[in-house]
Amino acid sequence: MSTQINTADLYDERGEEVESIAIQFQNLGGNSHFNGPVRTVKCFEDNALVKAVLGTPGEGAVLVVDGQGSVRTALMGDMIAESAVANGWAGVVINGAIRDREAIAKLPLGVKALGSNPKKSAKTGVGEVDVQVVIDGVHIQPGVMIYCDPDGVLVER
Ligand SMILES: O=C([O-])CC(=O)C(=O)O
Repeated sequence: MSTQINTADLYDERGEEVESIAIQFQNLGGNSHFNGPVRTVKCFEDNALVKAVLGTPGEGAVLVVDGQGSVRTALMGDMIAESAVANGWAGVVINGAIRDREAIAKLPLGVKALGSNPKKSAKTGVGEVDVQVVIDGVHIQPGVMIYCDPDGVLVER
Protein backbone atom coordinates (compact mmCIF):
# COMPACT_ATOMS: atom_id res chain seq x y z
CA MET A 1 0.00 0.00 0.00
CA SER A 2 1.29 3.48 -0.76
CA THR A 3 2.03 5.97 2.02
CA GLN A 4 -0.82 8.23 3.04
CA ILE A 5 -0.23 11.65 1.48
CA ASN A 6 -2.63 14.57 1.94
CA THR A 7 -3.05 16.34 -1.42
CA ALA A 8 -3.73 19.77 0.11
CA ASP A 9 -0.48 19.58 2.10
CA LEU A 10 1.36 18.37 -0.99
CA TYR A 11 -0.02 21.26 -3.04
CA ASP A 12 1.15 23.72 -0.38
CA GLU A 13 4.62 22.17 -0.43
CA ARG A 14 5.08 21.77 -4.17
CA GLY A 15 2.73 24.38 -5.68
CA GLU A 16 3.13 24.72 -9.40
CA GLU A 17 5.20 21.53 -9.67
CA VAL A 18 1.93 19.65 -9.50
CA GLU A 19 -1.26 20.12 -11.50
CA SER A 20 -4.71 19.56 -10.09
CA ILE A 21 -7.42 17.75 -12.05
CA ALA A 22 -10.55 19.68 -11.12
CA ILE A 23 -13.02 16.95 -12.08
CA GLN A 24 -15.14 16.08 -9.05
CA PHE A 25 -14.43 12.33 -9.12
CA GLN A 26 -16.32 10.03 -6.79
CA ASN A 27 -14.19 8.12 -4.28
CA LEU A 28 -15.24 4.55 -4.88
CA GLY A 29 -12.48 2.28 -3.58
CA GLY A 30 -11.65 0.96 -0.14
CA ASN A 31 -8.44 3.02 0.01
CA SER A 32 -9.11 6.75 0.19
CA HIS A 33 -5.48 7.89 -0.19
CA PHE A 34 -3.33 6.44 -2.93
CA ASN A 35 -0.40 7.44 -5.10
CA GLY A 36 2.19 5.99 -7.40
CA PRO A 37 3.72 6.24 -10.84
CA VAL A 38 1.19 6.58 -13.64
CA ARG A 39 0.38 3.97 -16.24
CA THR A 40 -2.33 4.82 -18.77
CA VAL A 41 -5.07 3.34 -20.92
CA LYS A 42 -7.00 5.44 -23.41
CA CYS A 43 -10.25 3.86 -24.58
CA PHE A 44 -13.89 4.62 -25.31
CA GLU A 45 -16.67 2.40 -23.93
CA ASP A 46 -14.36 -0.64 -24.36
CA ASN A 47 -12.52 -2.09 -21.36
CA ALA A 48 -10.50 -4.99 -22.80
CA LEU A 49 -7.24 -3.04 -22.38
CA VAL A 50 -8.15 -1.99 -18.82
CA LYS A 51 -8.70 -5.65 -17.92
CA ALA A 52 -5.48 -6.74 -19.66
CA VAL A 53 -3.27 -4.09 -18.03
CA LEU A 54 -4.72 -4.58 -14.52
CA GLY A 55 -4.04 -8.30 -14.99
CA THR A 56 -0.29 -7.63 -15.14
CA PRO A 57 1.99 -6.65 -12.20
CA GLY A 58 1.21 -3.11 -11.05
CA GLU A 59 4.21 -2.69 -8.72
CA GLY A 60 2.40 0.10 -6.87
CA ALA A 61 1.37 2.07 -9.94
CA VAL A 62 -1.88 3.96 -10.50
CA LEU A 63 -3.70 3.23 -13.75
CA VAL A 64 -5.21 6.37 -15.28
CA VAL A 65 -7.98 5.38 -17.67
CA ASP A 66 -8.99 8.08 -20.10
CA GLY A 67 -12.45 6.87 -20.96
CA GLN A 68 -13.11 10.26 -22.53
CA GLY A 69 -15.73 11.09 -19.94
CA SER A 70 -18.34 8.58 -21.07
CA VAL A 71 -20.46 7.10 -18.28
CA ARG A 72 -22.59 5.13 -20.73
CA THR A 73 -20.73 1.89 -19.98
CA ALA A 74 -18.64 0.61 -17.04
CA LEU A 75 -14.90 0.35 -17.65
CA MET A 76 -14.19 -1.67 -14.47
CA GLY A 77 -16.20 -4.03 -12.28
CA ASP A 78 -15.37 -5.96 -9.15
CA MET A 79 -13.59 -8.81 -10.95
CA ILE A 80 -11.17 -6.48 -12.72
CA ALA A 81 -10.70 -4.50 -9.49
CA GLU A 82 -9.92 -7.71 -7.59
CA SER A 83 -7.35 -8.57 -10.21
CA ALA A 84 -5.79 -5.11 -9.75
CA VAL A 85 -5.48 -5.78 -6.00
CA ALA A 86 -3.98 -9.24 -6.60
CA ASN A 87 -1.46 -7.74 -9.01
CA GLY A 88 -0.25 -5.00 -6.66
CA TRP A 89 -1.80 -1.88 -8.23
CA ALA A 90 -2.20 1.09 -5.86
CA GLY A 91 -5.30 2.37 -7.60
CA VAL A 92 -7.25 3.36 -10.67
CA VAL A 93 -8.45 6.81 -11.77
CA ILE A 94 -11.15 6.52 -14.43
CA ASN A 95 -12.49 9.36 -16.52
CA GLY A 96 -15.54 7.18 -17.00
CA ALA A 97 -17.73 4.80 -15.01
CA ILE A 98 -17.34 1.62 -12.98
CA ARG A 99 -19.90 -0.94 -11.85
CA ASP A 100 -20.20 -3.18 -8.76
CA ARG A 101 -19.59 -0.16 -6.59
CA GLU A 102 -20.55 -1.87 -3.31
CA ALA A 103 -18.01 -4.65 -3.84
CA ILE A 104 -15.31 -2.24 -5.03
CA ALA A 105 -15.81 -0.07 -1.94
CA LYS A 106 -14.64 -3.05 0.17
CA LEU A 107 -11.43 -3.70 -1.76
CA PRO A 108 -8.00 -2.45 -0.61
CA LEU A 109 -7.64 -0.37 -3.77
CA GLY A 110 -7.86 3.34 -4.53
CA VAL A 111 -10.59 4.04 -7.08
CA LYS A 112 -11.78 7.35 -8.44
CA ALA A 113 -14.31 7.49 -11.26
CA LEU A 114 -17.08 9.74 -12.52
CA GLY A 115 -19.79 7.37 -11.33
CA SER A 116 -21.29 3.97 -12.04
CA ASN A 117 -23.38 2.24 -14.67
CA PRO A 118 -24.45 -1.43 -14.64
CA LYS A 119 -24.05 -1.65 -18.41
CA LYS A 120 -20.86 -3.43 -19.45
CA SER A 121 -18.37 -2.11 -21.99
CA ALA A 122 -17.39 -3.58 -25.32
CA LYS A 123 -14.38 -5.92 -25.19
CA THR A 124 -12.72 -5.52 -28.58
CA GLY A 125 -9.44 -4.07 -27.28
CA VAL A 126 -9.63 -0.79 -29.19
CA GLY A 127 -7.54 1.86 -27.46
CA GLU A 128 -3.97 2.63 -26.43
CA VAL A 129 -1.71 1.73 -23.50
CA ASP A 130 0.92 3.97 -21.85
CA VAL A 131 0.35 6.98 -24.08
CA GLN A 132 0.04 10.55 -22.83
CA VAL A 133 -3.57 11.32 -21.92
CA VAL A 134 -5.23 14.68 -21.37
CA ILE A 135 -7.91 14.81 -18.69
CA ASP A 136 -9.66 18.11 -18.03
CA GLY A 137 -6.80 19.92 -19.75
CA VAL A 138 -4.13 18.25 -17.60
CA HIS A 139 -1.49 16.40 -19.62
CA ILE A 140 -0.55 13.12 -17.95
CA GLN A 141 2.60 11.27 -19.02
CA PRO A 142 3.18 7.63 -18.10
CA GLY A 143 5.76 7.44 -15.32
CA VAL A 144 4.95 10.71 -13.53
CA MET A 145 3.68 10.54 -9.96
CA ILE A 146 -0.04 10.93 -9.24
CA TYR A 147 -1.47 11.63 -5.78
CA CYS A 148 -5.12 11.00 -4.91
CA ASP A 149 -7.20 11.51 -1.80
CA PRO A 150 -10.77 12.62 -1.09
CA ASP A 151 -9.80 16.24 -1.87
CA GLY A 152 -8.76 15.49 -5.42
CA VAL A 153 -6.00 14.45 -7.80
CA LEU A 154 -2.56 16.01 -8.26
CA VAL A 155 -0.24 15.06 -11.10
CA GLU A 156 3.43 15.92 -11.48
CA ARG A 157 4.09 18.17 -14.44
O1 LIG B 1 -16.45 -7.46 -17.30
C1 LIG B 1 -16.52 -6.25 -17.19
O2 LIG B 1 -16.81 -5.48 -18.10
C2 LIG B 1 -16.24 -5.64 -15.86
C3 LIG B 1 -16.82 -6.40 -14.76
O3 LIG B 1 -17.99 -6.60 -14.70
C4 LIG B 1 -15.93 -6.89 -13.71
O4 LIG B 1 -14.77 -6.53 -13.67
O5 LIG B 1 -16.44 -7.63 -12.84
